[in-house]
Amino acid sequence: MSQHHKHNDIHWLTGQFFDSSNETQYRDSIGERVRFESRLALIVASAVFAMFGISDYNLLGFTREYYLLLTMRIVVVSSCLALAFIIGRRGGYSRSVWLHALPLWIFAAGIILIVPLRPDSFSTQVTSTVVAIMAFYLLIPNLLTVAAIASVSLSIGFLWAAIIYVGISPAVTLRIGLLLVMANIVGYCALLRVEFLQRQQFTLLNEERDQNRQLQTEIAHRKSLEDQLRMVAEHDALTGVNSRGHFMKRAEALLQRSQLEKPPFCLFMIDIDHFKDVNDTWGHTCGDRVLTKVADVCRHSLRPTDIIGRFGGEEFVVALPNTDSINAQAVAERLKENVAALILDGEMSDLRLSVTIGIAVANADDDLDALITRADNMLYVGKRDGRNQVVMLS
Ligand SMILES: Nc1nc2c(ncn2[C@@H]2O[C@H](COP(=O)(O)OP(=O)(O)OP(=O)(O)O)[C@@H](O)[C@H]2O)c(=O)[nH]1
Repeated sequence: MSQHHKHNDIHWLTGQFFDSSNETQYRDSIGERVRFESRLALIVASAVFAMFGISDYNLLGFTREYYLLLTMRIVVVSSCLALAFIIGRRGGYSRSVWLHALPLWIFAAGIILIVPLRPDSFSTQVTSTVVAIMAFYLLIPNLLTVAAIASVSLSIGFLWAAIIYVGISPAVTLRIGLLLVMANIVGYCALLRVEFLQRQQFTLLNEERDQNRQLQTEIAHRKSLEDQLRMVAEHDALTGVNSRGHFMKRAEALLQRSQLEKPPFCLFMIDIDHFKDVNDTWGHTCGDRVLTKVADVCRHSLRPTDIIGRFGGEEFVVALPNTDSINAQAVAERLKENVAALILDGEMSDLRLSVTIGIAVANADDDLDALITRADNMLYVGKRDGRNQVVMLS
């Protein structure tokens, strides 16, 4: 918790994050906006600064001071426009703070230089300086520290130039000094508030993103758990064929469709003969291997549309949609032969397996239980008559 607060804490004086990586991340996130706003602000400020050249002419005419002022304005405006161009290419102030600080210093130097060249219009210059200070804080996007240093330097430089070149009295110096201090305080507090609010917004947005990411991970995890649970519930763990419950659900749906659309439908009950002997001779692990092999043979002997389920023990059940009695008999015989041809490896290599299969053909009004009972009865007949055979009610 305290770690979390440290990461997102904002310095009360600079309005920046304590954590430098967080601060860089924040500056990167606003890079695009800063790039656009800086460019716009510098172009507008340069235009305004250039336009004051008209009032220079009105006041001074074509004098030496006018040409000096004009040269200074051209230097300030062209360098700020060049910087606006470079900022447009190089982006926000996450890496090159100096690039954004430079225009403020150029403007500050220009404003201070006007004082000795136009001492007659000093009262207008005081107003311009206050406006420039507010613009440094609020209109030209920059870091609070940079804006504050440039604004305070402009205030001191301006006051110093006024004392030296305009010769203002101590009382006027105090008045103008207080005015500049007030402008700095108002600008500083306003920008500090903006910096705080923007960083708090950034923190909230990040927290929301983190929560969303966690939620996505949790959803994916739950979905995978759900898939695993469904897999376990729907499949027999040993053989991988459908579990009894899932088989019943799927076979029920197939039977109902076949009764509606009238295609034939058959059902097999398959039982491995003398399976108890396998367990008794080689043990349960070998018995399990046999069950898995027989399930594989069933799978490979049937069509993909047929459904196989493990009904319990060594008994399998198969639903065969779109299959009439003649085809069902042929499929069952083939399956029985495939099991008989099965050769197991290792110690069971001499074992020859056989299965008995009972077939039931669905009538129009059969339900699944009735069909299973009939197939089971046929299986019982097959077992009774010597096993290793396919039996269907003739
Ligand atoms: N290895 C193993 N054996 C099982 C499993 N489920 C049931 N069995 C065994 O399967 C055997 C079934 O024996 P019986 O019902 O007498 O049938 P059988 O020996 O195949 O004789 P018939 O069906 O009459 O040919 C029992 O020994 C059960 O313990 C299982 O998952 N794994």
